[in-house]
Amino acid sequence: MRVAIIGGNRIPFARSNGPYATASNQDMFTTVLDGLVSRFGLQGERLGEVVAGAVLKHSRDFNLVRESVLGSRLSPETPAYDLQQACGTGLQAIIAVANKIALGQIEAGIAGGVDTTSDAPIGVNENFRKLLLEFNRTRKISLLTRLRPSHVVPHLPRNGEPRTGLSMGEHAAVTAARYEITREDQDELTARSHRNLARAYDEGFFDDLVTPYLGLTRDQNLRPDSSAEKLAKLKPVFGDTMTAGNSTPLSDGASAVLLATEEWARARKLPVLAYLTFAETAAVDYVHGDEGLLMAPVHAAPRMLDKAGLTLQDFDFYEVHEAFASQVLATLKAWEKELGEIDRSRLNVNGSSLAAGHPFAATGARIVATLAKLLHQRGSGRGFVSICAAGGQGITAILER
Ligand SMILES: CC(=O)CC(=O)SCCNC(=O)CCNC(=O)[C@H](O)C(C)(C)COP(=O)(O)OP(=O)(O)OC[C@H]1O[C@@H](n2cnc3c(N)ncnc32)[C@H](O)[C@@H]1OP(=O)(O)O
Repeated sequence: MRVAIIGGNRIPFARSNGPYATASNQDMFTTVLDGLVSRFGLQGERLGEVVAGAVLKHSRDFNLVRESVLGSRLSPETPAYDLQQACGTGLQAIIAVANKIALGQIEAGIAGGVDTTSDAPIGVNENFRKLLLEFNRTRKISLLTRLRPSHVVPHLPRNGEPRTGLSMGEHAAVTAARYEITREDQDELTARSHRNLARAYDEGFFDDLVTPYLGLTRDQNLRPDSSAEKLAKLKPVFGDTMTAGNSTPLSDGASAVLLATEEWARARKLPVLAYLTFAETAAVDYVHGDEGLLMAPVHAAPRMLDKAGLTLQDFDFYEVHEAFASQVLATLKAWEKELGEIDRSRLNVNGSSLAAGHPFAATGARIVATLAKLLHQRGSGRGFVSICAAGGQGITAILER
């Protein structure tokens, strides 16, 4: 069964502690689900499944996606589950729904992701938590005498790798140095991302992909005037070359795509933008080896291309998630060494995460919806997707039209 991408919907991405500071993951994901309901006439529709996730999640949100479905205008009989693979979450959710469609297990489903760095879960201090659990078990009032001032120190989520203690940015800086990625190239890639995203908004490309939310109509991080010269003035924050400009900002947002069989789409007179045809996930041993944390797409791509019988040059569009400009450039360098040069003018033609922002789990559906629409506009062709993820993981996929 071919897996058709019918369309996508997202809210503009906001910077951390900006206009979405008081919105929860559930608020935002319910909003994008209802956006799809409005756009594709899904009021009361029982879909086969909704799969999505969030990287940062409160413990009360154990069933975040199902709760979002219950809050939406989809049929309450639509099953849903949470899935999480760091920044690969959105794309992995799309693959999960696509696989069920391909196997004939469901006819249609929604996949996506949501994240808020503003409304991040803050855990209680570990010793305090253990004390509370012991109290819960034993009900001994005397345990309260063990309370210490240090117990009020909260446990904050950290944008870092537990096995190395390094942040994503620090890891990317090691890779940037190893691959000799220059500051100029990073700033040029970043400026291009802002230019492309601004042009796409001006041309109305996102009119049916982005629903205004809480006062935002465009991604808040977007700076059309963000030239390479201006970016060159920023001071490094990770290593010698990575700045707040050529790194993604901490962000809030949500996105989702509707996938279905062609028959399901035809019966409802819905368009098919493109088809999801191949996907591959890889992981690198960044703990013991010297491969960079965010370099797993270097392995996923050749494996996927082998299975598809394609070369890296056989694509009209390349959508490579821009966690950091340096990571995109290092990945391209590694691919091009093994798989040959690509036409870089086909890369992220309508901007990517450096300009749009990167609410971790929401990036996958933003990319897939953008690429599917690009292929639809072109009328034919093939698109390549690559997303790096924390934990040394990476996911690639192919969309065709
Ligand atoms: C998680 C996975 O699984 C895989 C992945 O994707 S890894 C990627 C995960 N993402 C991250 O790690 C996010 C990393 N980013 C950060 O931690 C933070 O955004 C950061 C440390 C890089 C910067 O934080 P910050 O200091 O608060 O940035 P911010 O105050 O916005 O910007 C600093 C300055 O740069 C300027 N600036 C930022 N972007 C700019 C741009 N595009 N053009 C011009 N100037 C810019 C700002 O105006 C600001 O200037 P002033 O100091 O004069 O006000």
